[in-house]
Amino acid sequence: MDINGFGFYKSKAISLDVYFAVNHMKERLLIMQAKDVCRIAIGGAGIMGTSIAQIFAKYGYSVVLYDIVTKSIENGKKLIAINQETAIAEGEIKPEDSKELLDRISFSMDPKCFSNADFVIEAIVEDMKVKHDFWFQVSEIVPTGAILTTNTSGLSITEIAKAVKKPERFAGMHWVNPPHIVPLVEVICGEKTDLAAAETIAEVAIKIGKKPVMVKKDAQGFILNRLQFCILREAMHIVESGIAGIEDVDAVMKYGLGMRYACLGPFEIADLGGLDTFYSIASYLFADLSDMKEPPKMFSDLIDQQFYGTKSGRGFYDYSNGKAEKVIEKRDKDFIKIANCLYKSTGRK
Ligand SMILES: NC(=O)c1ccc[n+]([C@@H]2O[C@H](COP(=O)([O-])OP(=O)(O)OC[C@H]3O[C@@H](n4cnc5c(N)ncnc54)[C@H](O)[C@@H]3O)[C@@H](O)[C@H]2O)c1
Repeated sequence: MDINGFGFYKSKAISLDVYFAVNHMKERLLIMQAKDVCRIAIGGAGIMGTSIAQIFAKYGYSVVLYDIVTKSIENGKKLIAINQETAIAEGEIKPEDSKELLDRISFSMDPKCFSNADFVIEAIVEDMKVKHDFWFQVSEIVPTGAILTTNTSGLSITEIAKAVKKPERFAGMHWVNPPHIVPLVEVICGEKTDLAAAETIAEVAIKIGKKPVMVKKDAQGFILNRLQFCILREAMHIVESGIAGIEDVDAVMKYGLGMRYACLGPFEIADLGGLDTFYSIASYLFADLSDMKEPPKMFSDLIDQQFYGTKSGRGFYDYSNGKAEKVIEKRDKDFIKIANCLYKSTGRK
């Protein structure tokens, strides 16, 4: 075992009283530390992969984006160009720095691009079989101590890890769309994840200006998607029950709850609102809320017609004829304003 290797934990000096500990370490995989992470390899040049690539490149990391579909690589380049134009227009980055950022990102369709990666992020389709095939191949190619992460939205980390060689270096690293702007990253350990790997992931996230949270249990959906899908389920229930239309539901989130949630969590909001009042409301309202176990018809109808949202030109709303690009641009501009206002200028924790 090469304990002097680049980026690995250094072995402790051997003495009799640490004999067993050292022996144990010989068995233990040496896991890369955050300070030694330089080369990032991302699987999947889609919505998330391209955005994650930009935040790493912004902080000086070299990034390779790997995909198996030529069109995805072309679309990925287009998405990055849109994001960078917006960032320049908003004064977030100087044109010359944006150019340098772009120079740090390369694209590849050759899995060998993972062979010198320090840190891998898998952001391919949300399908266990596809993820297993990916990890089976890639975890054989990467250097032994590399950190391996999946951006799954909520599949079991332990289950994905079954295809990973040396799963102690593998964990969930769940980003929020668009990752180059939104600060949260959830770090999720699977049953076999070494805590040292989770710590490296959290430290790397901090180094690129993110706010990592540790998810204590590998529960489906982690924290963010359990909350998000609770809201989406109720939003669709409200529309299907005729209580309100989709524009009004979106308006309630944007102009009411969304503004609160940019500053406060649900527990903080309840404390500020008064727990006696919130308890009374919970007592009559919980029973009336949706507890449906399957995606509702209004959702499956869209899927049947291959209406997947901005990426296909139609979702709950219409995004044809260049509307998708405008929506993405507006979202990025709005998010940059919020991020600057709440996190950058005030240094808010
Ligand atoms: N979109 C979101 O809001 C969001 C947020 C958080 C997490 N995620 C998760 O991130 C992952 C990616 O989501 P996305 O929205 O970027 O999807 P996407 O459809 O935009 O991109 C997926 C990309 O993966 C590529 N791909 C498929 N199989 C591959 C393989 N074997 N090797 C390499 N590339 C492959 C596809 O060609 C495509 O470019 C999913 O697990 C998703 O659940 C998505």
